[in-house]
Amino acid sequence: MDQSDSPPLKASSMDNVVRAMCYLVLVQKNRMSQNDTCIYDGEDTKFKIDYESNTYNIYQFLNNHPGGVNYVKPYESKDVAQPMRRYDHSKAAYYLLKEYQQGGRKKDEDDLERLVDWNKPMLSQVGKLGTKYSEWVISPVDRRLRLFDSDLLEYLTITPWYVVPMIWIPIIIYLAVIGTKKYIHITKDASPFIPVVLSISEGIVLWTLIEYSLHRWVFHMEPSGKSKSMIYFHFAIHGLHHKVPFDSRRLVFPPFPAAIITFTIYKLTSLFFCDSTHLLVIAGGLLGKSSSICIDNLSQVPIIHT
Ligand code: HEM
Repeated sequence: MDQSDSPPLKASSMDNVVRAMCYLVLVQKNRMSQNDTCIYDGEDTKFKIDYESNTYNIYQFLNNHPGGVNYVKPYESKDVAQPMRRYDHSKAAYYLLKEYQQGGRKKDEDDLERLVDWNKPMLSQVGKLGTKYSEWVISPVDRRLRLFDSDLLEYLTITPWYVVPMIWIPIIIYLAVIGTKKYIHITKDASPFIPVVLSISEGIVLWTLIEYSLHRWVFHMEPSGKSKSMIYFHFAIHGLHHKVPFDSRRLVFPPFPAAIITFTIYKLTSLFFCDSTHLLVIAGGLLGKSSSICIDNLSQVPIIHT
């Protein structure tokens, strides 16, 4: 049988988790690799495709397509069942497709969105998903997410990426200056340039390891569904990125919880680093974190929204 005629491959649940994890990375990678000619610039706000005798308007998704807009462009007004199968799209991709169904998403039995009310704040609802949470959270939708009922709390969780350098760069400079003075004061070193640079680099390496560990063991854990607090925690710190990957207001960690994490790391690392270099290591860690966020966002191309 021709590969293109074969039914969608059934991935194991582990496959789906791994693919969902790669999803955000693919979206970023695709945006970074696109050049101007790749951007969908159709004047119409419709880009219709067919899939299994239903019609979908995927206009608002085109420039977010993790494979790049050029793969999808030739299929305007055509059936995409075969090309989607050919590229072995995940369960998440087919789930996302439902978002764009003409006449609105079908609330059938398989639709996990019927378990929550998108007109209400989401954080208070995720706990009740129980064992369904893990599947729901890696099934993406193309919507804006409201977390809290309170406008103030909601406002505090919305973070455009440029807030990160605005807040953290002055703090990094302050820590680097104070840290250098402290280093000179303690060591009486008259030429501190190399030790200062090495300590800041140490901080960058340390942050890379912490970030990897957080993603590997905390952000991508699978809550069993038995503990509501674990579900709330997972959704608030990372799950929401998988649920609403295109909500650009929620791609970076808000400064307030980031400050709490930074303070905890500061206290913990004070046990391992000597007094003379500790502040410089922290400055390096914050530099690593802030620059990775800025590089990620500055290298994105504009996204067309309807
Ligand atoms: C119309 C024909 C399409 C073609 C030829 C196509 C092609 C591709 C390719 C080549 C990739 C892999 C990107 C990589 O590994 O870097 C990809 C990924 C992806 N595509 Fe498509 N695509 C099509 C339509 C769609 C549609 C309609 C949707 C959903 C609305 C979709 C959602 C995704 C998603 C979510 C991924 C990430 C990987 C995954 O979860 O499967 N694609 N696509």
